[in-house]
Amino acid sequence: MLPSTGLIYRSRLPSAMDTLNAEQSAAVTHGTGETAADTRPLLIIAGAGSGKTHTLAHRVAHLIRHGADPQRLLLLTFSRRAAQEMAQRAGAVLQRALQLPPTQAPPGLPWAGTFHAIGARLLREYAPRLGLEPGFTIHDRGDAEDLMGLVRHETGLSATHKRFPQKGTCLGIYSRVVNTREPLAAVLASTYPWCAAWEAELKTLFGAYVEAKQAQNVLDYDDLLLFWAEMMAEPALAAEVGARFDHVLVDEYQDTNRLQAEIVRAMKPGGQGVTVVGDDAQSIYSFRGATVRNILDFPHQFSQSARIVTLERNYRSTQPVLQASNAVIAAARERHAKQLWTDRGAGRPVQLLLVPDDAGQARWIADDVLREREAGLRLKSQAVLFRTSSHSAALELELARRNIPFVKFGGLKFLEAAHVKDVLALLRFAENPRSRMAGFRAALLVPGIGQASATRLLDAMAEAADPVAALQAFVPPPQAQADWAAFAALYARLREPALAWPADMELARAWYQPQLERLHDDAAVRKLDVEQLARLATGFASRERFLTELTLDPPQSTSDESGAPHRDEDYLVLSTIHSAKGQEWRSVHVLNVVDGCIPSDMATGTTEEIEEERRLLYVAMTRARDRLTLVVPHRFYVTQQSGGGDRHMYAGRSRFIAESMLPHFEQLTWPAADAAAPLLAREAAGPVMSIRARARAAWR
Ligand SMILES: Nc1ncnc2c1ncn2[C@@H]1O[C@H](COP(=O)(O)OP(=O)(O)OP(=O)(O)O)[C@@H](O)[C@H]1O
Repeated sequence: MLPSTGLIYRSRLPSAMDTLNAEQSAAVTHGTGETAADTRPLLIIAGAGSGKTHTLAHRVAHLIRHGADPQRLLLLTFSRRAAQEMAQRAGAVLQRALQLPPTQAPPGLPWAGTFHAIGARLLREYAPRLGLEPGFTIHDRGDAEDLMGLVRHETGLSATHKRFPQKGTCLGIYSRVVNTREPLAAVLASTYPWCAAWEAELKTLFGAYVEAKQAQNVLDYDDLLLFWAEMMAEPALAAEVGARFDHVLVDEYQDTNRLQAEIVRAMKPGGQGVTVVGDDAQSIYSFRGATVRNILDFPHQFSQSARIVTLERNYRSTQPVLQASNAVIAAARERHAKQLWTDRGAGRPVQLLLVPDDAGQARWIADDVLREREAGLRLKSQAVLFRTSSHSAALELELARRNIPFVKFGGLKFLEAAHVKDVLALLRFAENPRSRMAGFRAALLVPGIGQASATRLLDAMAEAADPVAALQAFVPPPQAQADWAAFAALYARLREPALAWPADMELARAWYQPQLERLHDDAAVRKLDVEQLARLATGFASRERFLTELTLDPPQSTSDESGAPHRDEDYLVLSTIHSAKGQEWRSVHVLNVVDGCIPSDMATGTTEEIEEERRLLYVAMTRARDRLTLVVPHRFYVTQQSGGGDRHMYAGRSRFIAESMLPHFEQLTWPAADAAAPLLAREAAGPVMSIRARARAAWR
């Protein structure tokens, strides 16, 4: 509370709130002032571009202005970036409302973060009461998969004569069971029917996986939610944690899963102080166990029914963009009723562009992007969105060829690069000597230490009461002696309590550099990544925070052949639709709006999957402010089709753009119909012969 400024606030109130429309204002002020007696939980159904972020930021600021203590305000977001943005926007509103001088920072939001990050924090704090060791490290998906692979091997399942599911599939099943709270058999039946015969073995595997995690004092992503939910199932602890927060606000509620909903309910069973914001029409994460039911069922999940405020006025898009998007989502099966409207002007029609193939698609987009730039639209205000990271390959080549700088979001595996994993493993091993995965990886980096020696080391450490002493006492093979001594010395330094972060990173880097040169021909390029990691490190207060935050919310973007653009340079944005969530651009192109890409041919099994793909297209379309083009290549190239290898596919316009919706689009063909006709006609006739079949037949 900021008591001395109450009067100023009241006089400033109109200008702080006058950017809100009536519904936004109702949501922002719910439970305060005239509605102070209304203790119902609040559900804000916010259509695309209707000011969800705007409203939530104002609500946070408003609550603080009305006496809420920022320390007692829990704000759960989908990504760390979203948490930072929310804190910054709420801060800006407060700054205005309180007329703070620019030099005086508004109060921060110490409890803003993702469910996973907040879970990790609470679990560390409550660890002693939960029978957990507070020094746990967190496995990212890659580590978790590796550990699952190891356990799969140790339990003898990799040697079964019929092919047992791969480690990635096993982890997927495990994760789904945890996040959806469904029994294994149900998950197998609904989502992994081809693995159903392995139910008993999978149970054994998952039991062993859980034991391995516990022995190593590591938690995976799912544990962060699971343990938090388990903690909240203990009424005394739930009451205690719930009482720490006067307000619990959840953003992007449509993409939460059962566990997350359970956590919120357990903290605030009466619903008082709970605000959730979301749009069922934008729910796109069911493959990670999210369930749109959370938002559909929210009104009746607390001891008092929720107040629902619906935001239907879209501030983002022009009339044609909104009409086309509305038409696409109107065909969805189940949703909270709302009809978005905008009073933004008529604007340019939405284009539905037919091109011969993905090379043509890339050429057209590159031309168009440059045309728009000539007309004054910066590259940064333009985005190209796609269903799957690999869909942008042809476009990336074309952009690089023409020297058009771009940044790609959503396809990056920065943390999965071997050299980045090496450095992180070293730091993780220093943080948690029980982490077998990290230890194994780190030990193998020492020249002369192979699998057998590494196993011997890790076994000795696992059995010892003091694993650090066991490492120092380890006798390496003779050829590794000198290098091992250097490694053991490094390890001892990394464990020194007085070492001040990020000195650890510098020590690790200095030791790793010669290993990098020894292990990789392209060490010079990889070194840049390690430097990038070191730069990132400086932004964190401690090694533990760095490892936790980086694991929970890895960096999302990369740039490709065109060279890394500097922050102040202009660049085109390429993004998967999933990573485009919550963002907006003046001009948006959506690639491959064809059946097989969207809906993806990997997701056409069930009605739910198809519905989610429809929402994905809707999310993509509603990112556009002024201009939207959906590109339909008649033929496109696909990579790594299971069993089929790389090949060309012929496809039709996505089923989500039904005949009846065509009046909402301007249909174009490129190259102009005359030029394209011979090509299209040739292709429409299909292949005359199959070269591949002939090649196979030659060996029969
Ligand atoms: N009351 C308002 N007056 C003027 N502009 C507004 C208002 N509310 C929101 N906007 C603007 O509308 C745009 C969309 O807002 P915001 O990003 O908060 O929407 P959103 O609901 O989070 O969108 P989505 O769910 O589609 O990602 C932004 O440019 C924002 O500044």
